[in-house]
Amino acid sequence: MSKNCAIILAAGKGARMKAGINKQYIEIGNKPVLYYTLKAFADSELIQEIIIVAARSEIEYCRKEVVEKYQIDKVSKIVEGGRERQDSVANGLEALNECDIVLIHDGARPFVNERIIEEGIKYADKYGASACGVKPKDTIKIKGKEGFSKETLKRDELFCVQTPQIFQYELILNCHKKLKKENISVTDDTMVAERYGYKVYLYEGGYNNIKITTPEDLVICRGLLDKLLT
Ligand SMILES: Nc1ccn([C@@H]2O[C@H](COP(=O)(O)OP(=O)(O)OP(=O)(O)O)[C@@H](O)[C@H]2O)c(=O)n1
Ligand SMILES: C[C@](O)(CO)[C@H](O)COP(=O)(O)O
Repeated sequence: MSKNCAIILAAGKGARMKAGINKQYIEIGNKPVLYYTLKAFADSELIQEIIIVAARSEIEYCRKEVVEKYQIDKVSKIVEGGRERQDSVANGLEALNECDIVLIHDGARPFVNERIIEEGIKYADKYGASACGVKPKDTIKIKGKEGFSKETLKRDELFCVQTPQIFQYELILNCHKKLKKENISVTDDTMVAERYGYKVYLYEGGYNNIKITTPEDLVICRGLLDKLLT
């Protein structure tokens, strides 16, 4: 059986959230957002180890107020994050010792579920790399600099990519090592794999698997919590 590890990213600044505290520690249903994210992976029999990536100043808080308080036993380490998301992912990957499949997930996506985890592992095992997501619900346009619509994209070819993004460990570790030597910014790990020639299999995530990014997302999450987890 393969060893599957999850890297949970929680080292961002949450600038768009404007909450005054890291959005992963905001409470929904009396527990921090990060608790729900970790619990989804900890409860999965397919996951053997979890690494959290946190801001240096929040490592102890994360350990005491989340990992120890809620006894998330599969967490082996809390490692320090980097300036950008890609730096935090690289730190998480380097902290893993033995791993076959790695699931990279935003701490700010608390409603990931077992089906998404299971399918992601299955497809990464088969194709090397996979990522979940959903079809856009809106018409997507390219907006020109002058403010007018330039082009309407074909919606049936578009996909809103979420996390987890799942990879054979050596594949994504080597890609991140190469990325470090280049001065390139990416917003997710599918871009890292694609840059070095790998295809990423895209599969169905969920509209509930939202990322808490701006204040209204928190309102949606509180509503979803009642529906999903009670
Ligand atoms: N240097 C960084 C930046 C982001 N993240 C994590 O990556 C996930 C997705 O990032 P995003 O939602 O953009 O979070 P922030 O970067 O914190 O948000 P913002 O851009 O509004 O500051 C989050 O769980 C965030 O904590 C991280 O671990 N390290
Ligand atoms: C990784 C991600 O969640 C996939 O949708 C997203 O790209 C993160 O983007 P952000 O710019 O850090 O919000």
